Amino acid sequence: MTDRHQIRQQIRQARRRLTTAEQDAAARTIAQRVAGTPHLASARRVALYLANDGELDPQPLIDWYWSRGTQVYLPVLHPFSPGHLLFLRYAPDTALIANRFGIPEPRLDVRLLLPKAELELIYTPLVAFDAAGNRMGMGGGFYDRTLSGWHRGQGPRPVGLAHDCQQLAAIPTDHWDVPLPELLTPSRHWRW
Ligand SMILES: Nc1nc2c(c(=O)[nH]1)N(C=O)[C@@H](CNc1ccc(C(=O)N[C@@H](CCC(=O)O)C(=O)O)cc1)CN2
Ligand SMILES: Nc1ncnc2c1ncn2[C@@H]1O[C@H](COP(=O)(O)OP(=O)(O)OP(=O)(O)O)[C@@H](O)[C@H]1O
Repeated sequence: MTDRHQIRQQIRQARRRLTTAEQDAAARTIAQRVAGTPHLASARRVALYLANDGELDPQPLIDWYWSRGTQVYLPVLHPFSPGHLLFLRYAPDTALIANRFGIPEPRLDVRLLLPKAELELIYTPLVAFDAAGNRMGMGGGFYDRTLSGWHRGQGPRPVGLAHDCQQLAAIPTDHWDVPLPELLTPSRHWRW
């Protein structure tokens, strides 16, 4: 077993153990934190995700963005480019279908597709993070590929969302890993 595999299993289990009340409180706290952070609150087009496997639930944040007219997008697995994501518009009436991981996503419709360069922020799910901004995901490399150009000015800035229990002392990194410039947990706003 690799380090990464063990870390993923351990942290995924820790976040699945959070109670519904803890999850709800965390989700509401994050929405309030974004609302009080001007550069996050003012974004016009943002990508979020639908919570899976104990992830911090962005739904209250999505509702808040909707309420102020911000355009919200969700990741959709690319139908023929393995490991890549597309971003589709998400509105309260958007039809969702489960992808091959069982995560709901908008049904593919080119009219709802936004080139990622037109997003201002990508809120990224993650499994684990450390105090240097290193991020470990579910292992598909989807967000690493999506974010590979952002620090060269190509593409939107990522903002990690996580529970405090997902922090590790140090995450083993590879050359393709994209460190986060910013991450929100219920107790802290990290900026690197
Ligand atoms: N909520 C959410 N949506 C997301 C992601 C995410 O991390 N969270 N992704 C971020 O990349 C993409 C999906 N990536 C995923 C990668 C692996 C698994 C997963 O469950 N892997 C299983 C093995 C599954 C299998 O191969 O059948 C596992 O690790 O147990 C799930 C999602 C796009 N959407
Ligand atoms: N920019 C990239 N270009 C090509 N392959 C990549 C890129 N980024 C990651 N990969 C590949 O994706 C695989 C998974 O990477 P990794 O385990 O770091 O994913 P992750 O960060 O956990 O997942 P995710 O980014 O989806 O949350 C690796 O085998 C790696 O080779």
